[in-house]
Amino acid sequence: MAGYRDWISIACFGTIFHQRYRKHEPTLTRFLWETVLVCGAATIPSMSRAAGLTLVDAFRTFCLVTLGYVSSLCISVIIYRHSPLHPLARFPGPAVAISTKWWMVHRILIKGGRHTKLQTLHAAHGPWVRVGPNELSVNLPGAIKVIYGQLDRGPFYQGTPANADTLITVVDRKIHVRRRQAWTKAVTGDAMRSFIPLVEGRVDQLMNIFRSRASQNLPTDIDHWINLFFMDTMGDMGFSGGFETMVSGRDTEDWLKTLSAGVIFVSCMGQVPWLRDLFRFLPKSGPIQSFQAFTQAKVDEIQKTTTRRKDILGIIMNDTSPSLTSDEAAADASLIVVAATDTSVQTVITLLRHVAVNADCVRRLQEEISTVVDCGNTDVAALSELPYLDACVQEALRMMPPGPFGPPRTTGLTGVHICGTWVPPRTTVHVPVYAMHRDPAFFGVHADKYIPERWLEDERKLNSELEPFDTTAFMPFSNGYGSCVGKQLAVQNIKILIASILRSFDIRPADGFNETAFDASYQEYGLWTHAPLKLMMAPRQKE
Ligand code: HEM
Repeated sequence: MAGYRDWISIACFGTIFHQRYRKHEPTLTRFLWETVLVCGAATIPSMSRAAGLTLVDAFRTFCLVTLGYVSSLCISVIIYRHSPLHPLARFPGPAVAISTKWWMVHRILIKGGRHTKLQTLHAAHGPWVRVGPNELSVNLPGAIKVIYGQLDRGPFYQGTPANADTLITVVDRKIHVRRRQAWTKAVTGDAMRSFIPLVEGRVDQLMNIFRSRASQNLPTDIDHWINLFFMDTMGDMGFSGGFETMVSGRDTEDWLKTLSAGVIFVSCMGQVPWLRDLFRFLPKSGPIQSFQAFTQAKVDEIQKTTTRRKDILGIIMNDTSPSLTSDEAAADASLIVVAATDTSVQTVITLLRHVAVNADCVRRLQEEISTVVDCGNTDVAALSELPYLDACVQEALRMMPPGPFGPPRTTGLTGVHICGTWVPPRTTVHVPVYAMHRDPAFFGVHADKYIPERWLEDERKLNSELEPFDTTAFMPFSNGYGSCVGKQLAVQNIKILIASILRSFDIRPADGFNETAFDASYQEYGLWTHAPLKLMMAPRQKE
């Protein structure tokens, strides 16, 4: 067994290696190798002093030494993180968050309440909160331009154990620019307009399903059907078809569930990206494999065809220069579904949840929408200009931003001044989107209430309680070079869908709906989960 001198040297090793790792963070594999070597070497002296040691004794000693080494390393790390020597020492934050990134993982995975926790922390400590050993949450609208305009993506984006980067995880800014150009062409302008008939076709299909539920006087499970609707619609836009979940009435392959689980996994892994190597080699679940096979088949299909495909994947693959590798194209194919589906679903659910409980709001929307319908056809260009509909969508995005946790950026090797505060190098910074959207300092005393009128200048002026109204504090689509490239497409799809629902139905919550309980059911895992929303939908006389 190791004597006290051995333990002291082991503790010293832990402290010395901490100083080394501070400067040169190792990969997981390298850390494990170095630990085995250090602890193996530290075991030898105590072994050599004891006669007649068995292999089991030697192994036990090695394990004890390793435990001592790792413990001393961790203690040294934690003491340093709390010491005045740490560059972020002057920023307040919860002690556990300052000690370890596992606080954030715990908040996401176990508690699901990261959004409200950040809100409480900012209310208690002000705009700057230390939410990780090297991480700051900055609740200042003035910080958005610097953080999202100047800084590179943080280590979070390296946590995804994938074969290739998607547009959303590329860290190199030059590569990002060239890949984003093709994406922009694929989801805006002419491409976006060409998708309108596809969305309208899927909307008709959904309205028929809703009519059939309504004729049986049954509540409609809105979450379920809106999820399937967006899955099928993105399949059409993304890959010229691929999903028919509305026909079968369910997500037959469990892809939606799997992709949601994937987002939760990535949200957690992004907090501890050094673990990535460990997960890369783990066997993948059936739905992940079948989804990967699907995206790969779509990539192969496009590679083989000689005509230029006009769907999102086709444009991305044909217009990115130099060409994407097969793995990159397959990764972007997944992104089409991941980025567009749940975000749009959540916006529609938030809007319907709030509008359905307010008959005046339903009526006002119906009246406004009727002005752009001619002989049963909706003028989509005119629809996108409707002020009240737009206000309802913006307010839904403010209340429940589908990406409630601001994308993390890094101050890199230089550090940066943000709103007059010096933020040292290698610090991760983000803006707490949910907390900022709900902050009375930016959206008035009723920041927690769904009030579309706040977006209409004339009506806002009549009600002083709707001031302040600071749109610079509104960032549901993020900001800067990595902001949502599909923003316009998303809003177009959402408006077409909402207009069709309200043209066709009067809506109200199903019996037993409890607004407070529903709102309290929201949990944040990088995306939202919540209790199901069920609506009674009565067909309108004049559609
Ligand atoms: C209401 C719906 C949507 C919301 C709220 C939303 C929100 C966001 C946010 C916050 C980001 C930044 C994420 C980050 O930096 O980590 C983002 C990026 C992105 N979104 Fe969306 N999104 C929506 C719909 C869509 C749609 C319909 C598409 C189109 C397929 C799309 C495609 C993308 C892509 C490709 C990126 C990466 C952009 C880049 O890295 O340059 N999104 N989105």
